[in-house]
Amino acid sequence: MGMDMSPKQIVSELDKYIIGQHKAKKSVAIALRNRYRRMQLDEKMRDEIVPKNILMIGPTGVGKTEIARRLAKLVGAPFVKVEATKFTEVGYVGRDVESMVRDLVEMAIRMVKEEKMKDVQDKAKELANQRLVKLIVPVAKKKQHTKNPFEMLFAGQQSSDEETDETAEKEQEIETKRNRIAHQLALGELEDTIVTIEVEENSSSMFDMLQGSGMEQQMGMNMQDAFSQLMPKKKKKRKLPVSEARKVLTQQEADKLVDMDEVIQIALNKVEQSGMIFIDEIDKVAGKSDQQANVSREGVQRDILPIIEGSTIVTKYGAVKTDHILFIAAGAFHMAKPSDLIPELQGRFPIRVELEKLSVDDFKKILVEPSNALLKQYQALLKTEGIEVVFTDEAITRLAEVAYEVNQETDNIGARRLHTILEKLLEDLSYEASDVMMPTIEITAGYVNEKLSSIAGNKDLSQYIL
Ligand SMILES: Nc1ncnc2c1ncn2[C@@H]1O[C@H](COP(=O)(O)OP(=O)(O)OP(=O)(O)O)[C@@H](O)[C@H]1O
Repeated sequence: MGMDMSPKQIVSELDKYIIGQHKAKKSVAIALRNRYRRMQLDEKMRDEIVPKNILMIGPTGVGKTEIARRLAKLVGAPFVKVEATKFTEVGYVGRDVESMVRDLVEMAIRMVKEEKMKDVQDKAKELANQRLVKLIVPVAKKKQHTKNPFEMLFAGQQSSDEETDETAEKEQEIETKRNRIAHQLALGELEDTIVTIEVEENSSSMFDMLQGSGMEQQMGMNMQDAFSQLMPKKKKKRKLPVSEARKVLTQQEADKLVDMDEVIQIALNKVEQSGMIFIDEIDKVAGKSDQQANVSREGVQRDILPIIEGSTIVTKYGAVKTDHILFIAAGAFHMAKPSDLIPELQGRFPIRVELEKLSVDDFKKILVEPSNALLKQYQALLKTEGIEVVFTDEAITRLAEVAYEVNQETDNIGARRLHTILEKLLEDLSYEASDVMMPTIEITAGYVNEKLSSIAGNKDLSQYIL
């Protein structure tokens, strides 16, 4: 799995998670393949080729984000989602659109670091175990016997020899103890032994207070980082059982083993070569600039444009060129049309795909087919209580129908409706699950009707509950 997947392979991978929307899947697969093709070219040619960005048009909750996110995951590309409307908000001084690139860098660093941490996991665990041994059998405190020059003069050869013998003996003793403990640790015999370790405390409460006050954006920087640099990390002693302490120590050791400079270099490169930014609600910043509000919307488009055209963004980790980041913009375009976007922006999104509205049949499939299908999730959750939940085919049809109807009658929130409906359907069961003695529970169409029909049939009610 990786960047070298063929478009067909990509589509078939996406099929595992997303129902229908074949055209959209195909477009993103081609866009991705083109980036791979571009990477095979020599540098001169490579820089000539402008990546084509995608505009996804379709109502809410039909899989736009999901397709993009899955695609990124499939090839291990860093991915972030932003709402274009966020940049029109009051208080968003200076409309810091560049923050989307900085967020992408943060995301990439987290990804690469996680990978590297995994690589050093075995080594880190070994070191953690060594530290545990030392915590359980500490070195006996030596009498602080520092010799002053006088003592040095008068101290006989013999006594000093004795001293060495004595410490050597002690050392030997400790060594033996430690070997025994190491052995026991390896056998898992000391998991409940309590040890005291030092952990770093996050001093972020102050930061939390300031966040959201708008100050962050105004200062155009990441306050959390600024703070953590200003304030020394507090160290705190904690008593933990070996099983827990090992996790903390392994993490600490892994942290030390990972070369952050290398991580940053790889991450920056990943962002430039394979980063993806999903800009949602792009239609909400489209519109002709004949009204006051539209001025700021067009402003946002103008702010975003250079990033999409390719510019260099300064981040605290270094400069990032955005030329080859893949942008996927999305919107319902109920009111505005893509042609209401400023022409320069339209030109940067030449690939247009429409996503289809989801039918009752799609809903049925979404409930059961994807690898992480909703019904599978609920079944797995209730299984932890020892309950096997079975949905009859009619029940699934009924669920899909109810979701569809409620979408028609109230807001159409697409497949998200399935989440709210299922939650309501299984509310009582979830509540009682831990006390229920039945090993198998069958959810029938009748059960669905009983739990949902009265609500679904009542528009006022369903607006609030479903
Ligand atoms: N075609 C689909 N197949 C499987 N699941 C879907 C599909 N469409 C939507 N979903 C599920 O519905 C939820 C919302 O979908 P998604 O986030 O992709 O919406 P969206 O189209 O991007 O809408 P918005 O622009 O409002 O975010 C997700 O949990 C997703 O898994």
